[in-house]
Amino acid sequence: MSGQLENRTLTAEWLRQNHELYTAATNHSFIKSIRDGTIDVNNFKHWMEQDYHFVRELVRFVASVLQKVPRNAPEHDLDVILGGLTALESEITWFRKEANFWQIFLERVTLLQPNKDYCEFLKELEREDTPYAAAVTAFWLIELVYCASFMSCLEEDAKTPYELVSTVKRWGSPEFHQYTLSLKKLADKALENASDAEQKQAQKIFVRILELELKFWDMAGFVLG
Ligand SMILES: Cc1ncc(CN)c(N)n1
Repeated sequence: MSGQLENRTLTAEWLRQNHELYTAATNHSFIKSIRDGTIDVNNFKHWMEQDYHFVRELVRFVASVLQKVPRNAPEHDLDVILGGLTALESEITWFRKEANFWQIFLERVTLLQPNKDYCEFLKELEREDTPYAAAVTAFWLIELVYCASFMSCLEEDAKTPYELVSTVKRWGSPEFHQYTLSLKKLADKALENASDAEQKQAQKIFVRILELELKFWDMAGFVLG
């Protein structure tokens, strides 16, 4: 799809309409503190503890997206979602390894309210009454927020601390960006084929995800108060 046509997709339109919220979710002070090297290590550990448990719930949600891929969709579509699940498996393994390094005890973590709210929302999305178009759009956006956020920490003038480079590369790498573009294509195609009611449902979910991502970052900065 050419750049111009791509701008006319529903996902591009919703990103434009929610520009302020999207920018708040992808330029959060938590991310900025990684980017400028001022991050408090306790905040980083705090985020990691919470995110590990979020990702475990995300796996269940993505499994539900996989189930909703239409049987008549090209093989590639199923492969992209399956690749997403595989990426989450490696994300979980990575969290466990990093937790070891940072001396974090993942099994002792108490989930905080913003994380609980987000996980509850994912459970709602897992239900059968969330159509594929809305579910795959949600999945794309969840991955995009992390990609756009962490990409900024790899820019030339970024002062990301050495110990955090593997973290920011996980979501900010060109490969991860490419993967979010593949998800975006699936979302746009599904939305094109969706009914008006389904599109409206997807649009509401889109906004809710941005709000929840923003609150998740706020929670990550909680330790410093
Ligand atoms: C809250 C959140 N959003 C997105 C991602 C990227 N999988 C994540 N790990 N955590």
